[in-house]
Amino acid sequence: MNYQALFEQIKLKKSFLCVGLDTDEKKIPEHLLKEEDPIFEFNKAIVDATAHLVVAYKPNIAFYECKGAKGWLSLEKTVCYIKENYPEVFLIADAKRGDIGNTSKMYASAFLENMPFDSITVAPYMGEDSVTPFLSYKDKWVILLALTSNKGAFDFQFFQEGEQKLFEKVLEKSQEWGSQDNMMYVVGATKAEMLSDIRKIAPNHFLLVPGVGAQGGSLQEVAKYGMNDHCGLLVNSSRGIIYADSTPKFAEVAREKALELQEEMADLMDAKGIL
Ligand SMILES: O=c1ccn([C@@H]2O[C@H](COP(=O)(O)O)[C@@H](O)[C@H]2O)c(=O)[nH]1
Repeated sequence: MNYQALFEQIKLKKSFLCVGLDTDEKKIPEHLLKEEDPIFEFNKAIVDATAHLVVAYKPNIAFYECKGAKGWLSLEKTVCYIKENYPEVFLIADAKRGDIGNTSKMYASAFLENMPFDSITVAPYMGEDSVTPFLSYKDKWVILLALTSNKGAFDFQFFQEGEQKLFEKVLEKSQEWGSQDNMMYVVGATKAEMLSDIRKIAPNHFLLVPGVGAQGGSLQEVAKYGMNDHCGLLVNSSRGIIYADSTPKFAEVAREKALELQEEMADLMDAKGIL
């Protein structure tokens, strides 16, 4: 999916919501555990209930690979189901990969060729040759970790040399490798006030913003400091939506939670003159 197609979806659905499929067997409703693949059945129900309200889904790969071969199968079934039934939805592999070049090439092939993901999150720490193998696929995206939502972000990402913080260096340097047409950045909603500085370095790039919902980030603040004329945001909520209810009505309640965020997003885009 290219930049314009993503923007069209955002306008059409009046939404820049990404639902995180961080599916944990210990947290899903009990009645699903009798199914052959409870994780897939849970994801399918969440997706069917929310697809009209979202522009992206983001399975976090850790929740699948911890189950071994069975987990990878649940992941593959989930993403193939989404691509077949909701081909307009942008798919993010939250895998946080990155290694020496020939190894990154294998990671890229796994997620962008052998599975129908549109994008993958990549850690920038190993530099250019660890990132560029992910950039060689047409209409696929690297989503580079820039300023993360967790407390540990303060350990390294704010390290300063001269005027520039490390996460600012990541934003600036990586623009030599990719463009706004194939690279996005992860910026945590918990650090929304940093978004206006980030927009000075990356005014047009899409930002994937996790941390709304369970981590307490504010959608209003994210939009205030981070929204650009093309919206430029994919805001993720995982636990706040998918685990909002643990009864057989879980998918319905997830839909209601997603709708609340989508309606807020429509108002924010309207106020910005995007719709
Ligand atoms: O900085 C980051 C980068 C990634 N994440 C991931 O996003 C989701 C957030 O889940 P919630 O349940 O909405 O808190 C999860 O997969 C994280 O691994 C992040 O939170 N922050």
